[in-house]
Amino acid sequence: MLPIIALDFQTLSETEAFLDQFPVDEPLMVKIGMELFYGEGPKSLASLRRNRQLDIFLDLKLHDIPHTVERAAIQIGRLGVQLTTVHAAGGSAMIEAAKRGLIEGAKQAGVKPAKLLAITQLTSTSQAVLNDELGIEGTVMASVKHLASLAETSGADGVVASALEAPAISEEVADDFLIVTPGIRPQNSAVGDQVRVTTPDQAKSLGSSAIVVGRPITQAADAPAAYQQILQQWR
Ligand SMILES: O=c1ccn([C@@H]2O[C@H](COP(=O)(O)O)[C@@H](O)[C@H]2O)c(=O)[nH]1
Repeated sequence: MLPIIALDFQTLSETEAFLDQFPVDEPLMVKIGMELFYGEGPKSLASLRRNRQLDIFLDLKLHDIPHTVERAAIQIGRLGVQLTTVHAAGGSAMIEAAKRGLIEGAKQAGVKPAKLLAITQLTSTSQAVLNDELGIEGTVMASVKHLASLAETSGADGVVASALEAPAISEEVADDFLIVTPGIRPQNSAVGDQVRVTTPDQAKSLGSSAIVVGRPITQAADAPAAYQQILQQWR
C-alpha cells in the first residue's frame, strides 16, 4: 500500500490546494479525518475524487453503543471509501456492529465495502497515560496485542497501532490482517503530540502493512518532495 497522507485540514479549499501540488495522474492514498469531515461533510469526498483518482481512508474512529455504531457505519459504507475505523476498546459487539453496518451501507449504494480497522491504543498514548490516567494495568504492548486479537475475532480487517507493536501483533493474527501505523516521523522531524513513533523504513522492517503520515508532509515547505522521500524510505 502507498503511504497514506493524513489530510488534516480545516477546509476543502485548503485540502484541494494541498493536493494541487501533486501531479494529477499521481496515484495517492489519503486519510480524511474528523477535522475535514465535520467541517465540510460527506460531499467533500466526492469533490476530492472529482479531479483525481484517490483511495480514501475515512478515519472517524467510531465509539458508541453498537446500535448507534451500526447506523453510523451504514452511512460510511454508502460513501465507497476504502478504509475506516472503529475503536477496539468499545468491545466485540461494537466492532461487529461496525462491520455489519459497512457491509449493509455498501450493499445499499452498490459499492465495495470499506475495510474496517480497529484502533488499539492511540499512538499519542504513553505507558504512563495508559496506567495512571486511563487506569489500564500492564504494558502498552500487552494492551495493543489484546485489542488486536479482539479486533480480529470480531471481524475487523486490521488494526491501527504503532509500528513498534507490529511484530507482536503479527504473532497473534492472520497474515492478511492489516497493521496500519501512524506515528511516522522521518529522522529529525518534529514529534509533536505523537509518542510511539518510528521512521518510515523502521515501520517497513517491523512489518507495518501501511504507514499514515500527516504533518511531516502537510507542513513541509515542499510537500511533494517530502512525500517522495517518505515513499522511497517506505519502499
Ligand atoms: O493511533 C492513532 C490513530 C490515528 N492517528 C491519525 O494519524 C494522523 C497522524 O498525523 P501526524 O501529523 O503524522 O501525526 C492523524 O490524522 C491522526 O488523527 C494517529 O496519529 N494515531
